[in-house]
This record gives sequence, structure tokens and C-alpha cells, in this order.
Amino acid sequence: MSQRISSPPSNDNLEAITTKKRELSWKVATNLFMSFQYAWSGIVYAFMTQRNFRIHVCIFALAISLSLVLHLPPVEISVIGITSGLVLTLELLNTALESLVDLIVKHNYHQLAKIAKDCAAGAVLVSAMVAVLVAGMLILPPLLRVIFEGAF
Ligand SMILES: Nc1ncnc2c1ncn2[C@@H]1O[C@H](COP(=O)(O)OP(=O)(O)OP(=O)(O)O)[C@@H](O)[C@H]1O
Repeated sequence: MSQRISSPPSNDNLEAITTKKRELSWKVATNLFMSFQYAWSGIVYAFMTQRNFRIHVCIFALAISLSLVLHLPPVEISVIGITSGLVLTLELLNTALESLVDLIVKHNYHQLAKIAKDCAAGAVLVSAMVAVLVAGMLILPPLLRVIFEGAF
């Protein structure tokens, strides 16, 4: 199979791409408030369209609520927050990558599109397994104590 390799961008092109003005962007957030607005609309989009994101948000809320109710030490709550938050973050990146791939290949099948989407989904899966492991290790023992011994 022959490989076509494109030439590197000229210095002029590079400047246009990397300049702070970001000339290739259709719109650039001009202030912090607008940046938050766009970020929030991304989160809302993922929540409305991605079933997995909604499931992860519910599990995140449940894990943090249980940690607080069971009076886990702040460090343990933080660890649960970091690991579960990472799942949500990767789910958002997965959604972004899916959109980019769809934008580029549209309805066409492409092996590289498959690899990109499968690896991004794999990253979410790995982080979710780690989060479940960590939350299980930290939440289950005190939860079982409360259920079986009634000890808070
Ligand atoms: N253009 C494409 N070319 C090749 N394979 C594709 C293409 N689009 C999707 N696929 C395959 O279909 C699978 C499902 O696609 P989808 O866009 O739903 O991504 P996903 O990451 O599985 O979605 P979600 O995270 O929402 O479950 C991908 O993981 C990939 O294997």
C-alpha cells in the first residue's frame, strides 16, 4: 500500500495556526464569562445526548453522597471525587472526539475512525473500572458496617 505524506506547513501557515488570534476559529470567547458559557453548553450537550454520561453523573452523585453520609475522611472523599470526576472528564473528551470523527468522516467507514472511537471509549472504560474499584474499597466497608451493625 502506497503512503502519501504531505509536506510540513510553511512558516507562514504555522503562524496563522498558532497565533493568539486563532484566525481559523469561527468564533473565540472574548471573556471568562463566555468561556464558562461555552463549557457549560458542552456539559449540557453531553448530558442530553450521551446515556453513558448521564449514568456516570448519577454514579458520581451517589458516590459523593454516600461518602458524606458515611462521614468518610476528607482525603478519602477527595480520592473518590478525583477518580469519579476523571470518568466524567474522559466521557466529555470521548464525546468531543466522536463529534470530530463524525465531522471528518461523516457516514463513511474508516479503520482509523474506528480506532479513534474505540480507544476513546476504552479510556472511559478504564477510568470507570478504576473509579468503581476505588469507591468500592472506600465506601463498601463502612456501608456494610452501617447495614449490618447499625453503627454510624
Ligand atoms: N466512521 C466510522 N468508521 C468506522 N467505525 C466506526 C465509525 N463510526 C463508528 N464506528 C464504530 O462504531 C462504534 C460506535 O460508534 P459511536 O459513534 O456510537 O461511538 P462510541 O464511543 O461507542 O459511543 P458511546 O461512547 O456514546 O457509547 C465505535 O466505537 C466504532 O467501533
